[in-house]
Amino acid sequence: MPKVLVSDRIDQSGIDILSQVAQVDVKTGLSPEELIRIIPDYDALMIRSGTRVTAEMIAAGKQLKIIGRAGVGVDNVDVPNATRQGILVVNSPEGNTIAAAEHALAMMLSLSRYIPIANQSVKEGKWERSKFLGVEVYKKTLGVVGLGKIGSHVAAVARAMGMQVLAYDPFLSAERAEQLGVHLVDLDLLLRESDYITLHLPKTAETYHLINAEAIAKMRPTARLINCARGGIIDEAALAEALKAERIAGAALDVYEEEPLGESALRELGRNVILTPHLGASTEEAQVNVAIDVAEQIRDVLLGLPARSAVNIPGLRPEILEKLRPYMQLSETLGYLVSQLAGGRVETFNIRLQGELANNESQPVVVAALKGLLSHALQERVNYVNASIEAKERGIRVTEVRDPNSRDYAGSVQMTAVGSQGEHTVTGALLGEEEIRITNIDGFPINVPPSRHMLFTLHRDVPGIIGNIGSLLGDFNVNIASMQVGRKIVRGDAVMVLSLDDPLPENVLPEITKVAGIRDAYTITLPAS
Ligand SMILES: NC(=O)c1ccc[n+]([C@@H]2O[C@H](COP(=O)([O-])OP(=O)(O)OC[C@H]3O[C@@H](n4cnc5c(N)ncnc54)[C@H](O)[C@@H]3O)[C@@H](O)[C@H]2O)c1
Ligand SMILES: O=C(O)CC[C@@H](O)C(=O)O
Repeated sequence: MPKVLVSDRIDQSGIDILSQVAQVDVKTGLSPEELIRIIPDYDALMIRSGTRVTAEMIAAGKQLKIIGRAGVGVDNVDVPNATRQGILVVNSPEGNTIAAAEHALAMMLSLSRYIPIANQSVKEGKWERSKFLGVEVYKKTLGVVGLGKIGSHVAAVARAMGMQVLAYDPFLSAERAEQLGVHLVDLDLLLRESDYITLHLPKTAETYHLINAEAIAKMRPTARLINCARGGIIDEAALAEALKAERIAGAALDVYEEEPLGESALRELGRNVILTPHLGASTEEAQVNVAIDVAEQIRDVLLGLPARSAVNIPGLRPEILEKLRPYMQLSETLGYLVSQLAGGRVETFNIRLQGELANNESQPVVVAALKGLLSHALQERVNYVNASIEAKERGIRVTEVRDPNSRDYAGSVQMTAVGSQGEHTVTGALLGEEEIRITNIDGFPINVPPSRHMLFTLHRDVPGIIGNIGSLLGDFNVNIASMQVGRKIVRGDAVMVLSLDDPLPENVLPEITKVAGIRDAYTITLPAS
C-alpha cells in the first residue's frame, strides 16, 4: 500500500479519502530535519501553508510521486525542483476563494469601524463611544490589485455594498473587467484614487515589494490597505513607517514576509492596524473543500489516474485529457519508436500536430511525445511532469507545428528526430476512437499497429528479399506475427515492418543487414501495454 504523509492540519474528510488507497500518517509540527529524515518512505505528501517543501526535502523524497497543497498558493513548495524530479504538484485553486474574499471584506469593515479595538475596550470594562468614530464604505472607492478568483468576488460584494471598484491587473482583458463592473486602471491611478486598496495577486519576483514606500506615498491620507494575498508583496518596514507617521489611515494584514510573524514594528502600532495570523482560508467550509479536493487528486494519482489541478503540468484538465488520452498514447508510442530509429543522441525534435490536434489544447500530446522520446534512455525517470524540462536540459531543440490538414484521418501526429546518426520521421494516427496505427516511416506509407517487438528494414524492392528475411528469422527460431511492406515506387526503395512474437536475439540483426538488398535494419521494442 502506498504511504501518504500529512504534515499540516488537514480536515478529516481528506484523511478519510486518502485512507481508501493508502496508509496515511498525520505528523504535524515536524522540524525541517525530521521531515527530510522521514520523507524517503512516502509516496505522497499533503500540506497546507505550514510545511516548507525545500529542494533538500524534494531530493530526499526518492519515492515521492505527488505533493498536494490543500490551498491555492504553492510558494511554500519548490515547484521547479519537484518538476525536475518528476513529482506532480497539485493544489485546490478554488476551494478557499470565498473564505479568502470574505476575510478581506471583513478586514475592510473592521478597519472602517475599529471593531477589534472597540471589542477589546468593552472587554476591559470601558464604554468609549466617541473614541471609535468610523467611516462608511458606501460610495467609497475600492482598488483591487489582482482581479482573479478572489479579487473578483471581493469586487462583486463591494459593488453590492455601493462601492465604486477600480482594478489593476495587467493580465486581465477590458471585456472581463467590464463584465465585472469594475474600471481597469493602471497601478498609479489605483493607488491615488482609492479609499481602500486590497491585494489579491500572487507573490512573484515582479510583485515582491510592489507596495513599497514610493507606492504608499501615492496613497490618500485616508486610504486603508488590506493584504490577504501573500506576505512580501508589501514592504512591511515601509508600511509600519507610514502608519506610524499617519501617512495613511490604516492597514489590515493576514499574511507576512516571514510567517509566523516575528518581532515587527507592525505589532507596536495601535488601532489603525489589524493583524491576523494567516486566517484567510480558515473557515470550516474552505477547509473541507480544499481537503477533499486535494485528497481526491492524491488518491487518483496513486491509482494511476490524472489529477485535475496539476500546477506543473499545464493544460491537463480532465475533460481535455479524456479526449486527448488516445492521442497521447499514440504520440508516446511514436516518440519511443523514433528515438530507437534515431539510435544516438537526438539534437532536434520536430513534431507536427495535424487535423483535429491543430489547436492549443493539444500541448499534452507534445509532452507525451517527449516522454516517449526520452523513455528509451531514461526509463521510468521521465514522466509527464518532467519530460519537457528533461528534453530542454539535454539540449534537444523542440519545434512544434500545428496543421489543420490531416490526410485520411481526423487527427495525426508526425515526428522527426534529427540526431548524431541521421534523421528519421514517423507518422501515426488513430483508427476509430483509439486504435493506434503507424501510417508512415521515413516517407514510406504503411498501416501497421505497433507491437512490443518489431523489426524495420529499409531495402531494395526486389524479388526474394522478403523470403530471405523470413527464412533467416526461421533459422533463429523467431516467429513473425505480421508483416507489411511500404514503397513509393515499384522496384525502388521500400520499408518492411515485421511484428515479432519474441525479442530479436542480438546476433540476428547483423545477419539481416548482410542479406542482399537490405540497406538498414532496426529492432524496435515498445513498452508492454
Ligand atoms: N490569506 C489566505 O489564506 C489566502 C487564501 C487563498 C489565497 N490566497 C492568496 O490570494 C492570492 C490570489 O488568489 P486567487 O485564487 O484569486 O488567484 P488567481 O490566480 O485567481 O488571481 C490572481 C490574479 O492576480 C493577477 N496578477 C498577477 N500578477 C499581477 C501583477 N503583477 N499585478 C496585478 N495583478 C497581477 C493575475 O492576473 C490574476 O488575475 C494568491 O496570492 C493566493 O496565494 C491567500
Ligand atoms: O493553508 C492555509 O490555511 C492558507 C492557504 C492560503 O494561503 C492559500 O494560498 O490557499
